[in-house]
Amino acid sequence: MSKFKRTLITTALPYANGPIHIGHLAGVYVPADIYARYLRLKKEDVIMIGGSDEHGVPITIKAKNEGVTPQDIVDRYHEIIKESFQKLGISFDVYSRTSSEIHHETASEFFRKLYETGKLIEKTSEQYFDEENKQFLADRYIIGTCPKCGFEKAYGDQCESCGTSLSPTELINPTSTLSGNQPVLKETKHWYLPLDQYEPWLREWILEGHKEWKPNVYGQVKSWIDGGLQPRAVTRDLDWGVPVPVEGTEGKVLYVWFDAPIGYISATKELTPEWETYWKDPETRMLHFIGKDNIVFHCIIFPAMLKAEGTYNVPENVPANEFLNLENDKISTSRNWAVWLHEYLEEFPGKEDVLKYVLTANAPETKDNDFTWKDFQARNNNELVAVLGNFVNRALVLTQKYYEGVVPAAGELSDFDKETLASISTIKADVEKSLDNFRIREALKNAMDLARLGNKYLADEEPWKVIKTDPERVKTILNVCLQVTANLTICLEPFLPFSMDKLRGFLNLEKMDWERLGDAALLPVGHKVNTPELLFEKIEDSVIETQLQKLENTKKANEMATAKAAPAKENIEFDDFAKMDVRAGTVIECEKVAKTKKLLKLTIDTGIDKRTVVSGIAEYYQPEDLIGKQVSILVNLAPKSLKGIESQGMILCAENADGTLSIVSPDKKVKNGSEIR
Ligand SMILES: Nc1ncnc2c1ncn2[C@@H]1O[C@H](COP(=O)(O)OP(=O)(O)OP(=O)(O)O)[C@@H](O)[C@H]1O
Ligand SMILES: [Zn+2]
Repeated sequence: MSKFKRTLITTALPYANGPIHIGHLAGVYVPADIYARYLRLKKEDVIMIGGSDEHGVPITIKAKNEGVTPQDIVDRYHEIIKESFQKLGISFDVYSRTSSEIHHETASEFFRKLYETGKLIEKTSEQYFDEENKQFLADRYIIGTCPKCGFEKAYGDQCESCGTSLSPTELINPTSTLSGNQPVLKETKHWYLPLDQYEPWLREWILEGHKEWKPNVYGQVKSWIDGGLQPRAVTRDLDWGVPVPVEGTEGKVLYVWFDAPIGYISATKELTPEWETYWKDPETRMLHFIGKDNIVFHCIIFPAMLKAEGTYNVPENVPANEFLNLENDKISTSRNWAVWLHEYLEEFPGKEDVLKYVLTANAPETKDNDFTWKDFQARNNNELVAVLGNFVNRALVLTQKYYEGVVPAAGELSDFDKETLASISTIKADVEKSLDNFRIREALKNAMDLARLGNKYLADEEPWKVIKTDPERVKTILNVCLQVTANLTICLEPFLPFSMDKLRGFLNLEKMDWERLGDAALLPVGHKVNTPELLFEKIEDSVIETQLQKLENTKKANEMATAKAAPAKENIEFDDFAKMDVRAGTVIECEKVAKTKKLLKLTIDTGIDKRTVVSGIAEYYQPEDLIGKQVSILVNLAPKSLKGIESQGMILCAENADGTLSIVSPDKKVKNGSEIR
């Protein structure tokens, strides 16, 4: 790493059509933040770049559905995203957006350079066109059957089922998502980046030159290259995006995946006048933090663009992660199957670090992984509270109790004392090795080993017992504990910045550089520490139950949204129908049937008589709300005994897909006994 003087960290630009969820965090922003904080603590020159990706078809579709402008959509989500990142403490040096002027200029200039130096191919081809909407159908404006896997709702740019990247003309049975019509083919001109020409260079640069990249990244790149690269269109017939900066191209914009990564450059420009040093000096190391679905764009397409431009660096590493799932199901913005960051921040105030901790401890680094609320609770209670919190709390409380908060002098150190203090440096080396290899999850485990070490030391030494027999020895024990505690504030700083800030407050200690980690005398004898508060709090079962219930509700809502009506039954004659005697009647009495959850006992004035009906609607109606209500009742249904009550008829209800019931009432009040047919 010594050949580099500085590091440029980019983080995938989140798409501004929804808020941030835990998948985004675990895949990209939490690991990038930890790594950036670590380098800063090492006093390295590092910047971390972020911003919202605000172009592309999903945004225009969402805007159309809501009857607002695309700008309204991106303004809304950019604010939510930016604010939630800031509250979680994701330490971007700049968080920009691709609808900004500086980005439009930068992206246009980049395209123009490729265009003017002959790096793009101009090609007229037939593309699908929606005649009703007078629009070419790029990307998500068109769906059809995937030629690779047969999934029926593949988009014009990608099949979300098998992940294959597609062009609209490859789809089988293409349909316009605007009108639902079959589109027609029409000629249009576009510019293509001839990726095939970059194949030998990509092979050499990545397959030969970067065997150290994570196996999931290397493997995906290899299979793309081995599959053969094709020229890729970098423009689209759309009106939302960066206009193509060439005369006579009205109605065309840059493809969102062409302009989005240039957003990293624009954001750097926004941050510093020295942006070119970060992008072009060979002594800068560029790292792209992304999730697995972005690998092809960051390892093949964007590097080919940078190479074509000619003056930029290409990434030194792309530590992409696999995907995080939620409670055994794929996280999805459209299905609302997610833990949303802005909601978490409101529901778990002061627990920013807990979320980061759990997402890191369980990060999908080498394979997809699952977030569960039970695991969240267990890691908080068993690790943060029981190990880290418990250790520092006992060390500080005992120091208050025995020495009024003044750091005692250590006497002669035992072998165990020396070993314990020496382990700090070993742990430091472990954390460094893991972080330097982007094994962030292992690095957190290494760092937590220091808290485990302290906890074990305290449990073995038992100063609360020794104080009765050898009070001098207790001074040494607590000095060692306090030195370990002080070292924790450095070791865990990249992972748990808010908590370490708090801990430094308890210790009355300034923030220290990474270099100091391992020093067994961070706290001088005589230094005064403060009375501690709890560093972490236990999370109760009821809190977890609430979250699980929320997900359960989402599941129900989704089932409702996707439920299809049952197919029609066989035809019947009117005479068959006429056998049913349905009347309008009014509820005059109503009560719950004792010892049942679902049953209500109703007395109904049917116009013919007053009769008793037992109905399974207790979960959906309160007895008092039904009195006086007019209902439809099947009066000639054979009586039946339910829980010892004879039910004389049936109240008609509509049943929702999720099983909830809704009473069918006459639209206007009618005379009781009126026939319903
Ligand atoms: N479940 C996940 N696990 C890990 N990384 C993810 C996950 N979902 C998204 N990411 C990553 O987060 C970054 C930003 O995501 P982006 O805004 O492109 O959303 P997306 O992939 O369309 O997700 P969604 O469809 O859930 O909104 C990308 O690098 C993406 O790979
Ligand atoms: Zn497919």
